Amino acid sequence: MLFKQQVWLRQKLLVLGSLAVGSLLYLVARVGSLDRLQPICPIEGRFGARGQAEFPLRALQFKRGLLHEFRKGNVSKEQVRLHDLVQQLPKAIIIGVRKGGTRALLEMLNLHPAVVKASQEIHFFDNDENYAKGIEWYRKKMPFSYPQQITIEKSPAYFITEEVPERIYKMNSSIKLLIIVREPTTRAISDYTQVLEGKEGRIKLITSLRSWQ
Ligand SMILES: Nc1ncnc2c1ncn2[C@@H]1O[C@H](COP(=O)(O)OS(=O)(=O)O)[C@@H](OP(=O)(O)O)[C@H]1O
Repeated sequence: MLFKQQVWLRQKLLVLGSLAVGSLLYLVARVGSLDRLQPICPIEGRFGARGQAEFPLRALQFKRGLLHEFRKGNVSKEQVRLHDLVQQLPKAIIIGVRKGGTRALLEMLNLHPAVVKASQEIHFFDNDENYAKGIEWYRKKMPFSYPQQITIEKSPAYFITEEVPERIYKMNSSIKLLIIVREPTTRAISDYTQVLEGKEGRIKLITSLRSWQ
């Protein structure tokens, strides 16, 4: 009887032991795979010792929340500045091509915690009127970011405007210019459709305004 109980106990211990070892192996494997999911270009290196404590995700979420409140008018510019947030000139610009998927590229780059996008096309370098407003005007159009982050903007018109290369070079001769291309026929059709849609929209607006007179 005693012998039977001992065997039963040993079997139970064996099952529990293998369960514990199995769970341990699973945890080790999972932590290993999480390690491999780290970004290819880890941002910690860019942020130095202080940044390491703040980054990546929690500080980023906090910053996005802060900026959201700032846009709603619930937080002052001074409070934003208190958190070391600044408006920086871009270190990379998506210059084109139009209808090549520039928006998609910008959004994808913006997923990286070290990148902050300007949400609108600024048209600073291709539009003489905007360019005449000066570099400070351009900087003020940029989103708030941490000094170690990279600001990025996109204006596909930069690719087809003659004055642009010289103007960008004057601002920063080592800036990264990004270009995305698309199968030419599909791109041209897409571009043509957009222009036509815009023109038709404008004609409809003018006709309806005239009918008011
Ligand atoms: N990943 C990927 N691959 C291929 N094509 C893509 C991709 N992402 C976006 N798109 C298509 O790109 C078109 C929009 O391009 P842009 O964002 O550059 O447009 S714009 O110039 O800023 O108006 C738009 O094309 P159309 O659908 O022909 O309008 C998008 O569908």
